[in-house]
Amino acid sequence: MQERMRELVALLNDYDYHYYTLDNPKVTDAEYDRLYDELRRLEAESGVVLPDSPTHRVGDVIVDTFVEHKHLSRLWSLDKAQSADDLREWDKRVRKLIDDYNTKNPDAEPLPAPTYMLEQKFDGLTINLTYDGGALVQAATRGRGVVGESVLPQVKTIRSIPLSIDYQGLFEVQGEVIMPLSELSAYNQKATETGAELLKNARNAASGAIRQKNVEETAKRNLDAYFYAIGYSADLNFNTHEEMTAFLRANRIKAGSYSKPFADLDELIAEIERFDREDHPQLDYLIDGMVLKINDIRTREVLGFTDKFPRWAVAFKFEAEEYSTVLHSVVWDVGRTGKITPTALLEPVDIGGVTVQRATLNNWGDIQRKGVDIGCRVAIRRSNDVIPEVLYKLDDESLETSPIEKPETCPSCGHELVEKGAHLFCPNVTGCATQVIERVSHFASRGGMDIETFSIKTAEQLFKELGINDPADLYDPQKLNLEKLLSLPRFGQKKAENLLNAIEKSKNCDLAAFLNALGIPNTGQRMCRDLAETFGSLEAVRAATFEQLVAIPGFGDIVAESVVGFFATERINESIDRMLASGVAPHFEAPEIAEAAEDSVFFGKTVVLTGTLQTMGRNDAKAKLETLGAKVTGSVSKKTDFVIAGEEAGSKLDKARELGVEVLTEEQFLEKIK
Ligand SMILES: NC(=O)c1ccc[n+]([C@@H]2O[C@H](COP(=O)([O-])OP(=O)(O)OC[C@H]3O[C@@H](n4cnc5c(N)ncnc54)[C@H](O)[C@@H]3O)[C@@H](O)[C@H]2O)c1
Ligand SMILES: [Zn+2]
Repeated sequence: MQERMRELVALLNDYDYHYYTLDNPKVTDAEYDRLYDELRRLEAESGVVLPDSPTHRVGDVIVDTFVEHKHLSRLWSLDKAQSADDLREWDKRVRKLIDDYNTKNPDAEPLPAPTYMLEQKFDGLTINLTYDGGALVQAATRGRGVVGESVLPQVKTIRSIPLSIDYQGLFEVQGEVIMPLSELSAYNQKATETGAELLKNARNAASGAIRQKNVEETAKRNLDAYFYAIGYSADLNFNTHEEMTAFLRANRIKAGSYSKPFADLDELIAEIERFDREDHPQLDYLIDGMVLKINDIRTREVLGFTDKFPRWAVAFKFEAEEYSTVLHSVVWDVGRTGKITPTALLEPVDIGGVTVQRATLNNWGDIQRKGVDIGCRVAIRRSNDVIPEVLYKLDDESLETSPIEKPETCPSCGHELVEKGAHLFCPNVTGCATQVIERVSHFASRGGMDIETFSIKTAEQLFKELGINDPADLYDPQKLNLEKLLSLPRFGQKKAENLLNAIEKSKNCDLAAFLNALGIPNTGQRMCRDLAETFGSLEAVRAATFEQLVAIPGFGDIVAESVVGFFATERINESIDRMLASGVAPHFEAPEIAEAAEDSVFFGKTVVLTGTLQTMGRNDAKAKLETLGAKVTGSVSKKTDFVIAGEEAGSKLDKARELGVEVLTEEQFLEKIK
């Protein structure tokens, strides 16, 4: 047992070094926590704690390139609970400590039954700010709790942290620096284009950014921070955590927006489950769980601390988001646009009860950027509905690896591949079986031309037996007719007639559906609807310029280029012209515009609805605006003319204010449509 303990201590200390000092974890948190729990169990069973065990100290290591800062008051870690039962155990212990105190001190004012404040557990880098004389005078990392690294210039790049506040006394406030997930993906998007190194995840990105010697680099990451505790203070006195939070807010220090009191543990547990299910997926920052802490400060003082964490608070950890496993091999597929995509085959790993053995690697460029190899250990992300993604490579020297070979030929047709940016393509557009079958069946699918009874099997049969390799062939009586269909296996009179009728019926189609059926790269159903609504006819869409396209809300450079490029392709134009000649007639019905709509302030304007309207549903409001000639879109941008904000309007309203877009209340909106 001692041997295993020594092994675990050595492993965990090494992992700590990679995680805290190098910001480059060797294993995922889930794996770290598993080994850590094993060590704790062994220590409890044997009663022995090795001198360098990580279980009795707070984790971070000081990097010597920074100046040390001694915290005025120590920073702590948090006790952890993995399940509702763990929380119930913890609650029992707390109540017992309170009861014991009350029994032993009959003359003192009894401690109240605990009320727990429930907060989000931000997953970033712990930071301790010092304010004195109304100014921010110091900012330091947690270190091992007593001494941290001074990172004031780096922290000053965080815009939400006030440099001066009203309160003049000396105090320290603890919080967590995070990198917003939207900033992380924007950063990585840019890094992809410039070939710079990718940030692994938001936690490492925040931690790495604060420990940048070059402050300009820190500023580029657009960090943010949330604060939840006052450590040292010269003369502040609070009776409750709520009072403390109110003080922070009054001084414009950003406390998390979520903080709720619970006297009943079962209600609290139900709320944690609800939050994880409903609110957690919407957040723009990482949290790895929730924290509950006793609201009453006097109770906290009585309960005190172990050598690692307070007895009056506990972290409930959510199921991990990242898991690690070994990458065995890579398989390549070709899609309907000819793009070649890699999928990693993995050592099977259990993720929340589901065995995962495949994960996407996106494209050839992604493989190179992430530096993954055959046989290496990788982190993958749990996801509920889509196939998980390989996130990054974990350093594990014990594994034997070999490079992933770049494919030279198409996995479907064997044609030589071409490389464009991060992607590999099969250029054999009309001869590559998988490509053609995927393209034709997408064309016929529900979201496209909606040709009844047409399936991927049909597309396969038509390609292989009749050489149908383009959607236009479906409407060409030379290529597809009753006689030809009847010659195919499994095609009777009835089935053949049904298919031909369905194809005939599809000729009279909606413009948006037709555009979607064509499969313009980088667009989907919603954008095709926007195209139809903006241009009103197929001819106009085909003639659209880059400038006209980027002017559409939600359309960026990439999409605009894709659309222009698509309609400049000879093969596409030939195909569309053939379809039109065979009688395919995409049409667009504009919403009817009311008489005198031109006098409305909304005529020709782009409007976004957000929040709850009291007098009418969102759909009614949209319909009303459309009859007045407005275009109603889903996201706020520079191109938005008005945002109509109902009750509990959220991020769209913030965005509108940020961009200086005119915001109307419901009342003002009603006034203008009278
Ligand atoms: N992958 C690796 O190699 C590796 C290595 C070391 C540690 N780790 C991870 O780090 C964890 C250990 O770190 P730790 O001891 O700092 O614990 P922790 O980070 O899980 O929890 C303690 C910290 O939570 C922070 N916190 C966030 N929101 C808070 C709130 N609302 N109220 C109070 N505190 C809040 C505090 O800063 C506090 O210091 C491990 O469980 C593991 O998951 C991973
Ligand atoms: Zn091919």
